[in-house]
Amino acid sequence: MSELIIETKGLTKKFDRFTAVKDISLKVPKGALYGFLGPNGAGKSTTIRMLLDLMKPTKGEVYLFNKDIRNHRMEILRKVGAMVESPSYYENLTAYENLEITRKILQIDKNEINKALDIVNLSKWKNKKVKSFSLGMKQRLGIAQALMGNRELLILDEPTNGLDPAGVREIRNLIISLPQIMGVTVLISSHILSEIELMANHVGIIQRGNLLFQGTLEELKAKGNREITIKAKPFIEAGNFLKNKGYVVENREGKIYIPRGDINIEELNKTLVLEGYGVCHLSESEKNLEQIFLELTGGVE
Ligand SMILES: Nc1ncnc2c1ncn2[C@@H]1O[C@H](COP(=O)(O)OP(=O)(O)OP(=O)(O)O)[C@@H](O)[C@H]1O
Repeated sequence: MSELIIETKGLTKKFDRFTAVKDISLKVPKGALYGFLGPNGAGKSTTIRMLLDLMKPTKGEVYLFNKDIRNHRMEILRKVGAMVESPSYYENLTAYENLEITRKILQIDKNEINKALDIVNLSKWKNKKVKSFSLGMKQRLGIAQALMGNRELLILDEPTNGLDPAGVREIRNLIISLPQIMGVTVLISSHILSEIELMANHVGIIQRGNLLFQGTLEELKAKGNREITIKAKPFIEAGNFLKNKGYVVENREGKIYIPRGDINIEELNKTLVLEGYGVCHLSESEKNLEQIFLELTGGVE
């Protein structure tokens, strides 16, 4: 396996009796664009806070760059840029001036400001006051701020929250470009499946504090193995008949579903027809990502 930039072991956070994050073992490989996906309240922000040492775990360990954050806090966090919640700015200062403050805190070279503004496509507006910026521009400025100082890992908590579709697309394209142009590893959280699908190459799905899936986007999609869909009359009897013949049958919404496996479809059709069932539809289909997600999470609360 390739080098892991983020690794947690049994990460757990309890708030009194309520467990917000349960025994999570994240694995984020170097260079990945890791989508941390889960509905509101699933535990994403709590996990991210623990990754950044903003919150102490109740149990478990956080390793960034193969080092335990408890023992190497400063050394690690110097390499991590983060945007957690909407960033706040000095609205009466320009974009450049806001980043100048960050630069002074980080004690880094002046040219880092223009470099970051360039990456997020804000150079043209660098001398405009932030109060005139759209929410999307502010988010981009937040990403510029997070990038300053040659970061190797970027953690972005719901960076597209509240943006209009054009803003979402801008931020998405920007984030997709980051591993390529800067060589950073990116962890981005979202509650929107389609967004993660369009951006990420690795996915972790969290619900009620449990990590339900972790792997590449391809591995997640492979869970949607092909199945055979049949509409036959009478529906219930046809399903039972196939079950008795040894097929694995699932009846949903008036249709019979059978895992594709290596079933001979012609044979299956003949079996039904010869028994007198009216087959009005028979097809092969693949579950889409939304169906896989809903199956994994059992439907979002
Ligand atoms: N400081 C806290 N004290 C008590 N409960 C908390 C605290 N912080 C978070 N929680 C609870 O932990 C659960 C997970 O919250 P968290 O903010 O991590 O979820 P999330 O996946 O980031 O969702 P969202 O996108 O809505 O922020 C929620 O039920 C939340 O109410």
